[in-house]
Amino acid sequence: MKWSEFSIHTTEEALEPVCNILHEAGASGVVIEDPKDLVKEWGDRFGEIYQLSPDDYPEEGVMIKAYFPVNSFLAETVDEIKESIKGLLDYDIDLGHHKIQLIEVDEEEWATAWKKYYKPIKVSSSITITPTWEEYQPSEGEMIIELDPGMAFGTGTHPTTVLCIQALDKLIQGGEEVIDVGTGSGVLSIAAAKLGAKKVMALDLDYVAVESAQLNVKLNDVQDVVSVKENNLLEGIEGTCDIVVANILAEVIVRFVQDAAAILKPNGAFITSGIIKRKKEDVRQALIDGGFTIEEVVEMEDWVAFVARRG
Ligand SMILES: C[S@@+](CC[C@H](N)C(=O)[O-])C[C@H]1O[C@@H](n2cnc3c(N)ncnc32)[C@H](O)[C@@H]1O
Repeated sequence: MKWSEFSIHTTEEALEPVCNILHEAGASGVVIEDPKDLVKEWGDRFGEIYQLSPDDYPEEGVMIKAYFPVNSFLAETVDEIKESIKGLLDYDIDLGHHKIQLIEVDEEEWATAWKKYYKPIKVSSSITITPTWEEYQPSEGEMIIELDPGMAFGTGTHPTTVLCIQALDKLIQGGEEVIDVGTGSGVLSIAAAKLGAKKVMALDLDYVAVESAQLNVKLNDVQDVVSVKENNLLEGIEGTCDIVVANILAEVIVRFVQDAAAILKPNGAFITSGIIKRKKEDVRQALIDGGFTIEEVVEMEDWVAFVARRG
C-alpha cells in the first residue's frame, strides 16, 4: 500500500500542537526527529548502544513526519492541516520556518520507522520507561512503565513529561489522590499509580488519547487505581485531590489555574509542565494570582515545569 509522508520542519514549541493537529487529521503514525536525541544518554543495559544516525535529524528545530493513506481525501486533508498549523500563529506559537513537504512512501518504510527512535529510558530515580516491544530486565527497586503510545502524545521521553515524572517521584509518598489533566498515552497517571498513589483520574479531551491511555493502563496493570475519562480540563470534575499534574501548553494551563486551586486539598500540589521558556513568567503570574505558592521551578532543554502549593 502507498502512503503519503507529510513532513514539517518546525520548533520545539510547536511540536505538541502540530502533533495534535496531525493526529486529529487522522495520521496513521507520527515520527519526531529531534536533534537533542543524538546527545541524550540512552540506556545501554545489555551492552547495546543505541545508534542514532545524525543524517536522520535536522540541525535545529524538530522534524515531524506523519503518514496518511493515499486516497481521494488526501489533498483536502493536507490543506486542512496547513490551515490549522497556520492558525497556531494566532496563539503566539513560534512555528519557525515550518517548511512542509509531501512525498509518497511504501508501507514498510514507515511502519517501523518511529520505533527505532524509541528506547528504554530511565526518567527519574525510580522509573524507567520501556516501549512494549523492547526486552528489559529491571534492576532491584526499579519501576517499569511499559508504553505503546500509538497515536497519542506521550512516549515518556519528552522533557516536559520527564519533568512531571521527576516531580511525581519526589512528591508521592503513598496513598495520594491524583488528577492528570491531558493524559495523552496515560504515562503520568501510570507513573503516579506505580509510585503509590491510591487513586488517579486521567483526563483528556482527545478520544485517541483516552483509548491509548486505557490500553496502557491495562498493560501496566494499574486499572484498579487509574480511571480514564474524556474531559475538557477539569470541567465538571468534583471532589478533591492531593496532586494535579498537567503537561499541557502554557496558554492552556493559565486557563484552568483557578479550577486546579478549587479541586486541590489545602497544601495540595499543582505540577505544571509543557511551558516553553519564554512563557514561564505568564504561568508563574497565573499561579500566584490563583493563590499558589511556587515551591520549585525546574528546567530541561527549552522547557519549564513548576511545582506549586495551594495555600
Ligand atoms: C503534551 S501532551 C501530554 C501527554 C502526557 N501527559 C505526557 O506528559 O506525556 C498534552 C495532552 O493534553 C491534551 N489536551 C489538550 N487540551 C486539553 C483540554 N482542554 N482538556 C483535556 N486535555 C487536553 C492533549 O490531547 C494531549 O494528549
